[in-house]
Amino acid sequence: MARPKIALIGAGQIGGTLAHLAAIKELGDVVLFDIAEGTPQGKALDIAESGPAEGFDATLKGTNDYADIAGADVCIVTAGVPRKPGMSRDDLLGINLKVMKSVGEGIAKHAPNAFVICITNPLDAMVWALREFSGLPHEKVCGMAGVLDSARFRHFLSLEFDVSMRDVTAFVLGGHGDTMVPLARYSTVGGIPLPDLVQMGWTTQEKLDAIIQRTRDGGAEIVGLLKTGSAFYAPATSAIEMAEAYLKDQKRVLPCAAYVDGALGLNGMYVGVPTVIGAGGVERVIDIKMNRDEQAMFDKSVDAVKGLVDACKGIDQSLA
Ligand SMILES: NC(=O)c1ccc[n+]([C@@H]2O[C@H](COP(=O)([O-])OP(=O)(O)OC[C@H]3O[C@@H](n4cnc5c(N)ncnc54)[C@H](O)[C@@H]3O)[C@@H](O)[C@H]2O)c1
Ligand SMILES: O=C(O)C[C@H](O)C(=O)O
Repeated sequence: MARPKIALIGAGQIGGTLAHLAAIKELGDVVLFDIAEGTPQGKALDIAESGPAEGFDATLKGTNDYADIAGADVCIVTAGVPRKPGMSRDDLLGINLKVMKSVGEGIAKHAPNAFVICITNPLDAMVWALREFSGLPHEKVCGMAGVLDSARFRHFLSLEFDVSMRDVTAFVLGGHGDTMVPLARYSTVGGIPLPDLVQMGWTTQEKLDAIIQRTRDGGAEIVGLLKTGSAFYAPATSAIEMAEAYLKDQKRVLPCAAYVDGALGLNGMYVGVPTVIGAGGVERVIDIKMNRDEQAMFDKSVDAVKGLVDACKGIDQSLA
């Protein structure tokens, strides 16, 4: 049976890391696409040359021609611009919206059956725009952010509790911005919800609040340290987890920016929610119940995403 084909649209920091991970994990043959001439070709060759030592079976091709993504099973989109210190993700909206238009058209023409994972920021508005421009089914287009934000939360919690990250679960929902919603009640250590761990005296509410804020600021913390761009190792790993769930029909329960129409009181919009990802794409949006405080935070985040979508419609009349 032929290997799956994975198209990576954008061959920058995340795109290159995605290609390396996809090859090492033997998820399929990789095509790296970018408008920058030489970059995708150079990265594809460099990673392919790591194959003999690593021992993977996968081909890697770099290209500037959308025709080379033809028939891709998965497309992961990182094309666009990252932020620099002092910028918010939302500042990228105007420039990256134009990129989503060309990428959406390229995918629609050459890989209309792919499962598409958008990473480009501001994430929730960009995945919405990418879906509009591509016209693909909603369940086949989603955005990566919740897996990353939850991974950051899990990492910080594992440091606080001095336990393995594998035994920490977390859910961060809402938009991938300053209003994101880390849900303490749905996050656990060894199956014990975080509020119970505070009651047990294993940590304090103040420490938990600080971890939640550090999670919200997780992207900016890395941007501040790197100075020239944003995080790429953890974002790439998070998207690969989603791609693998689709390719292997794993039915993973993962938070992602999915199209929600009916669940969580939402009518037809993209935002971070718990989902099930399998061979059907986003097979299910989990309609979790939130308490009053959680709902208020989620509503605020939803409003922020709606504002960004409205801004997209203002910039590109074809989206209105
Ligand atoms: N969703 C998340 O959780 C998350 C996490 C990290 C970064 N991001 C976002 O991902 C995006 C990419 O980050 P990066 O660090 O890889 O950036 P990068 O600058 O290293 O790479 C972006 C690549 O996109 C290419 N590109 C630009 N316009 C293009 C077009 N029209 N078609 C094809 N390629 C094009 C550039 O040539 C560049 O190689 C940014 O918008 C960043 O904010 C999102
Ligand atoms: O913070 C950024 O600009 C990149 C990304 O959204 C992240 O959370 O790392």
